[in-house]
Amino acid sequence: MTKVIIAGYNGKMGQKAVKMVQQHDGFELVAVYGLEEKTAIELDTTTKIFKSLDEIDIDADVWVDFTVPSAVYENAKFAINHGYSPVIGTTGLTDEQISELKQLAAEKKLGGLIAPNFGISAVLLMQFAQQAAKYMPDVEIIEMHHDQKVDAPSGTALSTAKLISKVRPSHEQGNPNEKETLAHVRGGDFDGIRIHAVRLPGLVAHEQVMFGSLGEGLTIRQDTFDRESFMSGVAIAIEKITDYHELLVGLENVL
Ligand SMILES: NC(=O)C1=CN([C@@H]2O[C@H](COP(=O)(O)OP(=O)(O)OC[C@H]3O[C@@H](n4cnc5c(N)ncnc54)[C@H](OP(=O)(O)O)[C@@H]3O)[C@@H](O)[C@H]2O)C=CC1
Ligand SMILES: O=C(O)C1=N[C@H](C(=O)O)C[C@H](O)C1
Repeated sequence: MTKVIIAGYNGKMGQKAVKMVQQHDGFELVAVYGLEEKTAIELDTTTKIFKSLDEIDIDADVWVDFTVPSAVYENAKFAINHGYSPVIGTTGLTDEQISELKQLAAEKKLGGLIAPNFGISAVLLMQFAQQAAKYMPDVEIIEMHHDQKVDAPSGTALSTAKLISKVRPSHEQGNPNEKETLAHVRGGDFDGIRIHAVRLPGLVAHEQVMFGSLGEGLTIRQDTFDRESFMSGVAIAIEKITDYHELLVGLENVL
């Protein structure tokens, strides 16, 4: 039985993760962590509720994190230092923070996973986009999310841009003399790749990667219609992560 702690259990993803862990025969939800006492979800009497990191001292194997970008680094460090394998869905970790966490996990010989996206459609989109960029290096990314999202660009869009940037031949894209007559209208710039973030009620999580070439175009798109779709990826990560002894980045590493 894998003993699981869920951080951010009251949130949109946290609530889904609680349900999934409760229903999974191989998992036991030993504790949840969140800032608010009140909860919309039903917890077993055996599940402990923690409201601050300092209180947490419980035997567990895996720490699942769906909190906020401002909390995730401290949470992940706490988890590794306490021997809980982190399975991190929360966005916002910087490259430096990820390097530090990798080093810490390696010192402790602890498995862990940071997954910008637990949905298979997004994992495939990132792989397909990376492949396409080798042949069609002119590319822009449009990510579209619900209007309660606190970070922009999305972790998935940033990961997509990083993957593309690793393989595409270095070149100038667009008109070097371009001038924005409305500030930021061309979106954010990651290594020459423009990222546009749309926030609207009714959306869940969606990404479109557009490639353009002489006389032709290619659009790769994924749509998350329901957060339930992330849960099979989270379950696989919890099942497998304790077999590893390093911190991995990307769900594809455990599929
Ligand atoms: N990797 C993936 O596949 C996915 C990743 N995400 C990411 O997961 C994160 C959470 O998303 P979502 O569930 O939509 O967000 P929500 O805002 O719905 O939930 C965030 C939760 O984090 C809790 N929280 C806030 N601050 C802290 C803190 N300091 N310590 C512990 N808990 C805290 C909040 O608790 P309280 O209610 O008590 O205030 C809230 O319940 C985001 O970064 C999002 O981008 C989202 C979907 C998929
Ligand atoms: O906040 C969200 O909702 C999501 N966050 C992740 C991200 O920033 O990429 C994953 C997915 O896009 C949903």
